[in-house]
Amino acid sequence: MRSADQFTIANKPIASIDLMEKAARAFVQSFLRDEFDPTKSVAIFCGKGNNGGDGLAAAHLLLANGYQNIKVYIINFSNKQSDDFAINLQRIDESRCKKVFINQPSELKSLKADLVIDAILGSGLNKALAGDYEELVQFINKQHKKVYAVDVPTGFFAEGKLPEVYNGIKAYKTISFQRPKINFFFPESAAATEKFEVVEIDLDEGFIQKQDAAFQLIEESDIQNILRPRKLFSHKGTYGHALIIAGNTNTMGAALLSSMACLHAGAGLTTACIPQGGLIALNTTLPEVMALPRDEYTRIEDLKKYQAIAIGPGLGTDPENEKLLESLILSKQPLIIDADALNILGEKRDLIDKLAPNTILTPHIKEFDRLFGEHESWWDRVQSAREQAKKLKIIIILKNQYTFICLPTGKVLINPTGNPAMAQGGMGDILTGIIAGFVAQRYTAEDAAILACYIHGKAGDDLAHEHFVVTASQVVRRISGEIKLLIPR
Ligand SMILES: NC(=O)C1=CN([C@@H]2O[C@H](COP(=O)(O)OP(=O)(O)OC[C@H]3O[C@@H](n4cnc5c(N)ncnc54)[C@H](O)[C@@H]3O)[C@@H](O)[C@H]2O)[C@@H](O)CC1
Repeated sequence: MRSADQFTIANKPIASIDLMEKAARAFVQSFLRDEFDPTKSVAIFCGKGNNGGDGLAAAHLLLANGYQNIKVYIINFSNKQSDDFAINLQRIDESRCKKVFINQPSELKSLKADLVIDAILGSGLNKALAGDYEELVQFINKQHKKVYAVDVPTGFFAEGKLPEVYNGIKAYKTISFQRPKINFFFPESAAATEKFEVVEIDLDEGFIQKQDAAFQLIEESDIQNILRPRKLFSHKGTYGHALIIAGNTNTMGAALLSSMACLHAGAGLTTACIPQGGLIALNTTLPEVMALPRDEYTRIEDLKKYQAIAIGPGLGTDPENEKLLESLILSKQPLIIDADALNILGEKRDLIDKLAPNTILTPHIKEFDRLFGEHESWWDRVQSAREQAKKLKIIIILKNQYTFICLPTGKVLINPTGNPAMAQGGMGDILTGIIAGFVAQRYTAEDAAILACYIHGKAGDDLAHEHFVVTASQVVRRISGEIKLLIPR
């Protein structure tokens, strides 16, 4: 993003000071949508780089919007200042805005403002906070004010490994420019900001798109480009046959949910390979699904008749299931591997190297670490998922609030849909079923993974508007409607 700033300044007819003005305008618009109350007092903390320049420009704009009680604190811990900061400082000097220079943190005794804007350090952070900066930030945090951060909370690294203990500004909301910072998608960012919003500042989009960015956020238009409508004269064979190997005595629900999700995602035929004991449940709840009783099998005949094979939800890790998984992997068919099948793989790691290209693994954090070793941070975990996906030519769907889809090309797609109301058992089972449903319909493994993650989360998001908790069964019933809404007309 920093290079996009520079490219825009160099190639678009826009001076850097004007780009800063745009950034401040975009920040203030978003701030006012949340906090339009000119009677509130606002303290704006500005460093002397461009982040601080944004803060000064924002002060101006808030005054213009009728805010009477704005006070700017200029953090004067260093002699260095950016040119655009200096220009905006002069504008503040010429205005009626109150300002005070803070030469040492101890000069701040109290903070009376209703709201705080943090523009001390932004994406220019190049080392962890220490000394005066750390002390200042601790002072601000201790005031327990509602803090809006400009672009990045002070002390938060926009990318790269995050320290175990965060010592930067704890923002209520971060208003970030043009593209979200990658580290906002990791759980560690919860210590730095409760939420974030991305605002456009008209950076050169062509340049940003051309960057070979390792990370890319999935957008609704991507989904619309991938989804295909059902064809005239098509029949169940057109949409493929999925085999879901799942369920055990106490976990038959996982098999039912997964199979149901596969049906609703549009597979032409779905067969559930479950223990005999689950047949009545299957036949009564899902009459559309065929059964392949599993008790006596350690291998499955005629695998070629299935366009998608998923294994794992509620499977159990007994030796027969180990043998079954091994025989499937050795058959060289690409699989969708989830839950207990991942746990088996974690125990029999030699099988990992034998996975067929385009196999899809869907681990959550613990399953991932069991497979590929403990990781200290999410940054490290995602880097290692990237490397493994590339090395093994497989797709790793690393599940979390934001799910990371790691592709064999080394690219990582970030799924933006999904929410905490969905944090309940069964959600992973249905994700696996949806993936199988799309693979059966002959979407590539990559496209199936993207569609499934997005649609699964979107269904949950729509339900969460009206529900405190969203169950897996509710999400399943919404999948087909969600696809219909997304499919190009
Ligand atoms: N023209 C541009 O480049 C644009 C930049 N924008 C703003 O500019 C920000 C980046 O500005 P800058 O590159 O000036 O960087 P910052 O304003 O984030 O920080 C600048 C200074 O902080 C120092 N610093 C870094 N880490 C430190 C630490 N731990 N302790 C003490 N000092 C430290 C640096 O040496 C540098 O002097 C963005 O976050 C955004 O707010 C926006 O105005 C959009 C346009």
